[in-house]
Amino acid sequence: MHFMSALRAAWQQRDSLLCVGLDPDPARFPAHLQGRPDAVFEFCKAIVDATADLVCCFKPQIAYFAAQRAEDQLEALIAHIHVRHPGTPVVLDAKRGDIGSTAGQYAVEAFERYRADAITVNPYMGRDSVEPYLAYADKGVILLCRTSNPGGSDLQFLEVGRPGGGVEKLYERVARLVAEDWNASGNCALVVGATFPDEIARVRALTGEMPLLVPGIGAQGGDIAATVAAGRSADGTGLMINSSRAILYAGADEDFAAAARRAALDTRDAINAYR
Ligand SMILES: O=c1ccn([C@@H]2O[C@H](COP(=O)(O)O)[C@@H](O)[C@H]2O)c(=O)[nH]1
Repeated sequence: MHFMSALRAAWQQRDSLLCVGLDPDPARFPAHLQGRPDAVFEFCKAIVDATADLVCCFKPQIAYFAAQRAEDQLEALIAHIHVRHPGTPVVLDAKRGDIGSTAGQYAVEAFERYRADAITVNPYMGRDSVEPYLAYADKGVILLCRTSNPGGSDLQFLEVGRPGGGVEKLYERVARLVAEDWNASGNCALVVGATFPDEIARVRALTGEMPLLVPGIGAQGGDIAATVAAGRSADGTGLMINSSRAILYAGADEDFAAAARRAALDTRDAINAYR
């Protein structure tokens, strides 16, 4: 199924804009999983099974798996999501960016090896560096636009000349470029941090109904009410609002998955209160 169709169906059927981020850090695993060779898979599987009915998508962050030499466990986890929770889109957070020939390999890795439904991509090497991902027309290509970290302003807030006159911020140029040019197959989305609600509103204004992946609530302190008000689309959807650590590590004991479910439920409901 096309990523965008699956996402729209998940928004409606699960009544949720929540994306649970899968950032497995063994140092924070409960004691009974410590030292197990399959701990990364078992931890994430328990979180996925406890929260799948509450989310519009899952977002595994590839660095957490690669750092543990657990890429095989990432493959198994995504396969598990597809089999046990069909219709739940998986966004591989990899923030790839390279010349076209290498980008083609990254696209194969994301969509054919891991079988992700969407990938995050860094747009700053330009169109040809993104085309290998765009060529998978049924997959989502989610471009960094206004990231949630404070240092995002170093470059993304620079003023650049606007074709035809005037100036705009670099993140605005990215938003317009993606909405007006790169999204010919309708498979693009943008990353905009919950820590910057004014910029979420600006990106929403520039991109119409384009889905936005919004990290930064929970551990990074972004405001849910402001995020939803700024970013929802006309029908009250349009957002994948990510929370990782605040949900994954809501509990530290053997019942960690139940604690994660309670945290996910509270977060989903807090989001829905402002839709
Ligand atoms: O601008 C961005 C882009 C990506 N991220 C990723 O989202 C999660 C956030 O984790 P929390 O624990 O909810 O803070 C993490 O995987 C980041 O790599 C982001 O935070 N900001």
